[in-house]
Amino acid sequence: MSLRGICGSLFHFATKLSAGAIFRAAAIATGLLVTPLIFRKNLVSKNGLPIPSGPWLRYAFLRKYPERALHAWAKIYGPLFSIWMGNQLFVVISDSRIARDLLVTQGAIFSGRKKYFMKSETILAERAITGSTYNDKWRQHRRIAMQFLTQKAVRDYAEVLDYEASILVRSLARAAAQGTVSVDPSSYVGRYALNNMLTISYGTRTDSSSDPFVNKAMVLAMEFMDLTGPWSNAIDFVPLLQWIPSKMRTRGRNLNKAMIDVYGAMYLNVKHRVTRGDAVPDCLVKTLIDTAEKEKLDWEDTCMLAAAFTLGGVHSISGMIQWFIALLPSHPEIQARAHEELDRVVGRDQPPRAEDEARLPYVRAVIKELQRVHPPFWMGTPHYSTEDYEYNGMFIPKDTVVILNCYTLHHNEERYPDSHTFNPDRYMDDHLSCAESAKLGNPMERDHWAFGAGRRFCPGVVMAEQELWLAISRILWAFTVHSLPSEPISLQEYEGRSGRTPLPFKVRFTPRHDRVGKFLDGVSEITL
Ligand code: HEM
Repeated sequence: MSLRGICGSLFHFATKLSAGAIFRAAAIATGLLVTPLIFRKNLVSKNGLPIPSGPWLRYAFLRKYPERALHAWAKIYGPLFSIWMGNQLFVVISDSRIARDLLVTQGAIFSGRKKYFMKSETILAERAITGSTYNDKWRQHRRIAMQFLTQKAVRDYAEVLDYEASILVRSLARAAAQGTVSVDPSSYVGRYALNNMLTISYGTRTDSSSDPFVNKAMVLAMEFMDLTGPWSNAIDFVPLLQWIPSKMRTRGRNLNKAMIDVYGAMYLNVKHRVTRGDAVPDCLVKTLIDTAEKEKLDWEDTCMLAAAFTLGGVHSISGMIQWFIALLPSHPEIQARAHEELDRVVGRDQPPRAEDEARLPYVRAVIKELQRVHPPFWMGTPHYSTEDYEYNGMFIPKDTVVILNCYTLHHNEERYPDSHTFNPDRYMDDHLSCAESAKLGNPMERDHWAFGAGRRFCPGVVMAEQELWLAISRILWAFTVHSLPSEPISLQEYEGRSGRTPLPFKVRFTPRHDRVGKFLDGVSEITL
């Protein structure tokens, strides 16, 4: 029968039906069309195994503080559950043994990254290491970057890191004017983290917290953290929205352009200095200039690879130091114990240095507890499965986003008794670095999961630990930190969707002794 004939018959049939029957038919048709958009789909493997259970509804995004929803769901559906976000299946890991079994042991299957519309496709153009899928480009870029992040490389940068930590303490001391002025520490710790990354990436630094570049870089980093949460954007999970002009899409495109403009200009500036014959310190960009042709890196590759450390290592480090400062006023007993240890072990004439770490177990323990209670990422960076996999009677299909639920992992009462209390004592006998701890065979003995797991484990971990050590031990050596009675500091609320920083706050930094001033008098800003 022709199409015209079929339509004619349907019309004839419809005219014979009552209005009620037409309404019922329309309701059933709408239901059939809409149900798959609203309710979860239960997939099964070829062996008949179901996907992990989870909430019945599909979501387009999760509300603010999504870790709270994940924690509640983990209690209902267990340590491996699933959620549908639009047309994307997520599997959430809330148990350390499962994290090891899937992300580490089965790393060949669970080390991909989803091509998120906002983060990977629009902003990072599938680059900057973190935005690459598990492929040869990712291997190549990670290999090039690792030259600057190994234990030896970090040792080679020891003087730079030490210097920037002194500058951080100096700028906080100046702003605080002997504890008489209250200070918002964000721009100072932001510059500390930024200068470290600028030095290893571009061989340069900013010489003042009011340098407009500090603000520009922090704004770019914050915008990145705000647009790239694992489930903050409906546009990532509803493909139709990706074709419609929207504020979100424009923000993503603008950020990509701003990053290429800012980091591309810095790349070209280094290239210009090298060509002119200036003495440019060894840095990632210098290596890229030498090897771009041999490694067949295109313009976007070089810009994004050069920006990878600034993207990964500024907001995270600066956020964690801000959390540290924010919690000090409400933990005077921790300040007092750390001060006692520092006075006893390193004394007051000189601040603690990198090599003093092993002799200061309490300060080390404070930092590990900080990483457990206030990591910048409650959900790490999502992994992605590249093959079907069956695990403990459950099916994890290819192309599933896999989330490491650090909030629940870090509040496991069996591993961390009284887990909601900030208690450095739980790490007093932990003598391993975070990088060493991540290699432990028994995942229940691991310190925490703040740096991720498996083949995507944070490549900047050694650098990060060194930066945190120098900044935090030196702030403790130099100051007692108080809050203002009229401005309580929240340790629960935060800004950012993928990387968390505390809400803006102010504290008073009071120098602990007169040697602080004496030491800082010997530290001066240098311009590279
Ligand atoms: C406190 C500081 C930091 C924390 C908590 C942190 C945490 C993380 C986490 C959770 C991941 C994802 C791991 C995974 O997928 O399993 C990651 C990836 C990454 N981090 Fe860090 N990070 C920090 C500092 C740094 C620094 C200083 C750098 C650079 C020098 C850096 C560079 C990177 C890069 C390039 C990736 C992407 C790795 C990949 O996809 O293969 N991070 N980081």
